[in-house]
This record gives sequence, structure tokens and C-alpha cells, in this order.
Amino acid sequence: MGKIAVIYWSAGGNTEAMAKAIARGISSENVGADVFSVSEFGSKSVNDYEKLALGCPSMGAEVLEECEFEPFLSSIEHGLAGEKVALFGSYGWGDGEWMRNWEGRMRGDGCLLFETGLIINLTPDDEGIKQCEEFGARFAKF
Ligand SMILES: Cc1cc2nc3c(=O)[nH]c(=O)nc-3n(C[C@H](O)[C@H](O)[C@H](O)COP(=O)(O)O)c2cc1C
Repeated sequence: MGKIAVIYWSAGGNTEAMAKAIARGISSENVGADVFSVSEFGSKSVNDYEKLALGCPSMGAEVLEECEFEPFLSSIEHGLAGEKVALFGSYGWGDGEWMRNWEGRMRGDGCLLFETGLIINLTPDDEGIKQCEEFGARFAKF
């Protein structure tokens, strides 16, 4: 089975912690997972991966982070039709609106969206980390 890229943007470390836990869950199913921040991913190709897990917190007013993550997503989304994609991210005071909008956008791109995006309020606690690991393990089998 091909590898999964877990690509995230995180300023405060919350979405980063989710990304690392999701990657652990993927690995627990003996599927390879490479974890990158958007800047680490740079100009690598998403085509080298069988599936993508994309993480970004709710920023601005219920939008994706606009300086790095949004341009990255715009640059890859034209090629995502038929691809298996999972979404995740941390949020603060909202109700997950950014994730619902993001899911709709990905469906519009023709992605095979995995479940609904995993959202966690602020810093994932032990239960949140477990949710991320289980989400990753299920995505590995998707
Ligand atoms: C500039 C800014 C804008 C934000 N906008 C929202 C928002 O619209 N809705 C929300 O629920 N949380 C919002 N938050 C809270 C973040 O989503 C939350 O702190 C999250 O845990 C940050 O994730 P990170 O640690 O991965 O950067 C915002 C935070 C910042 C700094």
C-alpha cells in the first residue's frame, strides 16, 4: 500500500500535535506516514502519495490560514479529484464552521473525503490524542 502524507499548518502547536498523533495511528496499521508542515513540504509532489491528510486550524474568521496553507491548498486542489483525503484541525471559539466549509470545498474538487473532518478544541488532551490516533488508523484502512 502506498504512503500517506500528513501535511499541516500550525502556529501554536495544536494542529501539529494532531498531525503527529494521526501519523502514529496510520503507522499502527503498518502504513507509511510522512509528516510535514506546509513549509517543510515545499515543492514536493502530492502525487508521490496514495492518500493525503491535511490539517489547518480555524483562522481569520472561520477560514483556513491565508498566508501559507491557503496558497498551498489552491496549488494542489486542481489535481485532487478521485484522491482520498482526510481533513483535521484545531479551533478556538467557533463551532467548526471552517471545517464544514472546507469539507464542502474538497467535495466540490471531487475528493474522496474520509469521514468528516476531525476537529479538536484548542490543545488535544489525552482523549483528543486518542481520537487522532484512531482517526489515523481508520484512514490507513480507507
Ligand atoms: C488570528 C487567529 C484567528 C482565529 N480565528 C478563529 C476562528 O475564526 N474560529 C475559531 O474557532 N478559532 C479561531 N482561532 C483559534 C485557533 O483556531 C486555535 O487557537 C487553534 O488551536 C490554533 O491551532 P494551532 O495551535 O495549530 O495554531 C483563531 C486564532 C488566531 C490566532
